Amino acid sequence: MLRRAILRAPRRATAARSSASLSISTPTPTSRLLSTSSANMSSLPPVTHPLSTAFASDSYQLLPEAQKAGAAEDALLEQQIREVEAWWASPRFAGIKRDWTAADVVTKRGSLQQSYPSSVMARKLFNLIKTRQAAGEPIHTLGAIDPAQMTQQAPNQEVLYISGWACSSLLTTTNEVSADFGDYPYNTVPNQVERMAKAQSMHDRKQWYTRSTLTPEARAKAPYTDYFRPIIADGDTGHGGLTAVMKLAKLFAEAGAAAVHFEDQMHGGKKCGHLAGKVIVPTGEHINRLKAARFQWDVMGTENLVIARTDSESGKLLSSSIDVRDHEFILGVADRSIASLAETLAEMEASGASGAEIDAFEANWVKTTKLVTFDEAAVVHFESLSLSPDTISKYTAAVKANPNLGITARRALAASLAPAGAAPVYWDWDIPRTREGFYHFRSGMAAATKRAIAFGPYADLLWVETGDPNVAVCKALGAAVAQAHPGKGLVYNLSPSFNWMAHGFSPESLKSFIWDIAREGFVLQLVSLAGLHSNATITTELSRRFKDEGMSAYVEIVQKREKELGVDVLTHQKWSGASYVDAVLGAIQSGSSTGKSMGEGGTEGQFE
Ligand SMILES: C[C@](O)(C(=O)O)[C@H](CC(=O)O)C(=O)O
Ligand SMILES: [Mg+2]
Repeated sequence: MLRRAILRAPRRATAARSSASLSISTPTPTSRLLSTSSANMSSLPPVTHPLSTAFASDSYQLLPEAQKAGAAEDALLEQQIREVEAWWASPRFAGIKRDWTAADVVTKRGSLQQSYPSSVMARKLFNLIKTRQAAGEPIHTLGAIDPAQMTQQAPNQEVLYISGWACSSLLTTTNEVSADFGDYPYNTVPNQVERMAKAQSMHDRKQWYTRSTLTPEARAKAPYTDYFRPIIADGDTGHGGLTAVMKLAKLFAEAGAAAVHFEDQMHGGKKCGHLAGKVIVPTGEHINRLKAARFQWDVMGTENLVIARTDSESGKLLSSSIDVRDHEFILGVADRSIASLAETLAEMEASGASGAEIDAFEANWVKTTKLVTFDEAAVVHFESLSLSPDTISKYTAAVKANPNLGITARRALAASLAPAGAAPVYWDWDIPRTREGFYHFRSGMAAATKRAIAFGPYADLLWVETGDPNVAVCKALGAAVAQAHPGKGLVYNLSPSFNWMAHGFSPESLKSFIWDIAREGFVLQLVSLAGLHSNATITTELSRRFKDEGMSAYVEIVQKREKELGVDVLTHQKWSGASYVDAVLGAIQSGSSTGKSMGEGGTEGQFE
């Protein structure tokens, strides 16, 4: 039961009031935060906090001591339930399925209602997505690995992508860096998000202050950068069971992520989407992860976006056969003479075979053994019984009409079409199971499209991890998703894992790729590892030439180009906020101008 209800005013109101005294002609901090581009700051609908009624007052409101329990408490609970129901009925959640009630959420909230900036950013992202979807245009961005990249992208890219791969290889919370197996501590990506969100805030404060020092005329002409670009972050597999997913989702919302993507790989078997050997989890298991993230954000009262990613286009192993939705894609053997792979390997080990011999046997077994779906086995079986094409098509039509028929039902259907007394279909999905117990899975766009559609009701956006960049594949996926879930946006990974020089693009089709697939519904597109690659490339160039050409290489490759391009990091002290800090200190203590970091004596004056 509620012990005490605390209703709090949003801090934003105070910020807006105090900033008004600067009489700056740019919008208020709140409207800036919510704007989706610097060019068009006022065209989008304002954000109302979902719990705005609870935040309506300027002061903390406590239930009177005498009314802690009883009617007042019940009334508060009822009021919050009604607010949450109205919130869920808002356009923000159109097309989103929840398998729980408002009471399930409200009773888990506790008495302190908080607001989170990431939810405001989520609303900003949502508005941006809706605007772009309506125009069939993309939001396209480049993964950033640090605050320098964040600030340079902010004027041009409308959202910021934080890659798990990049965190895994560059900055984990244990400082162990290695391949993208999702094996880093689960606060790794949230920490990077927090670092970026704090950097966004710092650079925004710096800009706000700098603009306040200008005359109104100069201010009106000075370019404005929206640093508060919604952050989209990599939640990998959710890093564990459902409680881990919830804690991860909470960390992300607290750290500042507007949207998080969760993929249907198995925690512990996870690999970068473009590596081999991926193990996916049953459809329902991943849906539960998506639900866990949403439930967590419901409890927090936030609107962060759930992005559901499937790796089933290329994931060839499945952790469990429990979900009937996966049955049509599970592979088995239809030849009675084939012995269990796992048992054979165990026998080899017991009889002293070396690891290399076992590996070689296993690799050869998987390569040479014919693995088929139950349906494929059934059709071959029907043909061996000389059943008529009409009878066979009765089977294929029935499973097409009900793709979620479980294997037991498929066996019964096959038996019902065969002549009485005929042998049943021989098909065994256990024979090829791996030593870890995984099932073999017919990966591909059929499975991936089905999973995307199954995840649809629980996700704000859908992401199918593909093996190559292909407009026709995107078109087919976009059409299938649009039919099942009209208006559901798609995400595309414009991954540097693809060799973009090897897919037959003409200069024109390469240039238009992003816009071509945006028309098919891919509203959010990201070059996941752009930050990593651009960093490596410029560093290689500089490092090689610097070795022999010394400072002329530095000036040619970096300093001159910074000046030509107007890179604000050229004067890195100012970029880092030194003048802003001076101004803050100046407000606290007077008469110490000689202590100012940007006063006389610094080297940055050389750039004036
Ligand atoms: C997007 C991704 O999840 C990431 O962590 O950046 C990776 C990277 C990539 O290969 O593009 C992935 O696709 O798994
Ligand atoms: Mg990743």
